[in-house]
Amino acid sequence: MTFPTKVKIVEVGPRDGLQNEKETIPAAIKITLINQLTAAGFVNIEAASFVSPKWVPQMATSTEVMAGITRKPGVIYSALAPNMKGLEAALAAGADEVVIFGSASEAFSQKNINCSIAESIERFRDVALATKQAGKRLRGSISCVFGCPYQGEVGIDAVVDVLHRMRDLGCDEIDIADTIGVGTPHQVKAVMQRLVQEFPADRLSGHFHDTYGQALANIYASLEAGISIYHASVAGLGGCPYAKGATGNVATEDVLYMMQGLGIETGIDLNAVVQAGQFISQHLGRKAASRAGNAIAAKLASA
Ligand SMILES: CC(C)(COP(=O)([O-])OP(=O)([O-])OC[C@H]1O[C@@H](n2cnc3c(N)ncnc32)[C@H](O)[C@@H]1OP(=O)([O-])[O-])[C@@H](O)C(=O)NCCC(=O)NCCSC(=O)C[C@@](C)(O)CC(=O)[O-]
Repeated sequence: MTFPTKVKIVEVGPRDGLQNEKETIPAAIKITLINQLTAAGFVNIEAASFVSPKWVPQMATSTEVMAGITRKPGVIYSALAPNMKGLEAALAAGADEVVIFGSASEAFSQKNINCSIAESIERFRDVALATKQAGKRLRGSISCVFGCPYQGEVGIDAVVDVLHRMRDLGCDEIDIADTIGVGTPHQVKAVMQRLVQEFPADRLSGHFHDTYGQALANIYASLEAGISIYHASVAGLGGCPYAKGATGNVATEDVLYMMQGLGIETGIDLNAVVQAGQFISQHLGRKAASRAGNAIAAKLASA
C-alpha cells in the first residue's frame, strides 16, 4: 500500500465536537466557527445533525446554522440524518452530503439510535435512496470498530458485515470510527489493511477519538495502510453523548502539524485553524485540547 502524499481532512468540530456540550451554544457562534473553518481551507466540514432534539439537544439549531453559514463553492457541508425525518430536514437545509451512522456493536446501536444494526440498515435504505435521488453525496459512519463502551470487544467480522451493507446502500465514503478511542496502532493498521480489501482505500476514512491518547499514532498506522481521509475536531472538541467518558476527536491542529512534518499536503492553513480553535475555546470558557494549537497560539501571541 502506498503511503499517501496528500490527505483530505474532514473537520467535524461543529457537529461531533459540539454535540455533547451541555449549555446551548448560540447558532451565531457555530456559524462564525464554520465560516472560520471554511476560510482556513477545509473542503469538507461536518456542520450539522438532524437528529431528535430530545436525544441530542445541542444539535437543535442545525437548520439555523445551515441557513446562516457563508458557503464557499466546492466545499462540502455535511449533515447527519438517522432517518427520513432527519433526511428531509437535511435536504431542506441544503446539506451537500448526508451521513448515515450505524455501528458494528449491537449494544451501541441500541443506545445511540434505539434500534438493532439490522433495523438501522433498513431505515438507512430509504435515506440512502432519497439522498441519491436528490443528487447528494452519501457517507456512512461505523461506530465502535475498535471497541464498544457497552459490549467491550467488537469482532472484525461484525465490522466487515456493516461495511458491506453500507457499501451496498451506495455510500460514497465510509468512516471507520474509534468512538471511545481504545484502538492502538498495530490493531488499527491490521483492521485498516483488512478493510481496504473490502472497500476502496481512497473512500475509507479514519475517525479517531483521543480518549486514550492514541489518535495520532492510529492515524499514522492508517497512513501506512493507505488511508487518506481523516476526521478531526478543531481544538479537540467533543465526546459522544452515548459513549460515557469518551473525549473529543483528535485535535485538527495536532493532525495538521503532524501532516506538515510528514510532508503530506492538506491544503489547510494551520494558523487559521489555531485561531478558530482559540475562538471556540474562549466561548466555551476552557483551554483548547490541542497541544499543537496551544503551542502555536502562544507563539503567535508573543510574536
Ligand atoms: C434515531 C432516533 C431519532 C430514534 O429515536 P426514537 O425515539 O426511536 O424515534 P421515533 O421515531 O420513535 O421518534 C421519537 C420522537 O423523535 C422525533 N424524531 C425522530 N427522528 C427525528 C429527527 N431526525 N429529527 C427530529 N426529530 C425526530 C419524532 O418526531 C418523535 O417526536 P415526538 O412525537 O415524541 O415529539 C434517536 O435515537 C436519535 O435521534 N438518535 C441520535 C443519536 C445521536 O445523534 N448520537 C450522536 C451522533 S453519532 C456519533 O456521534 C458517532 C460518530 C458518527 O461521530 C462516529 C463515532 O465516533 O462513533
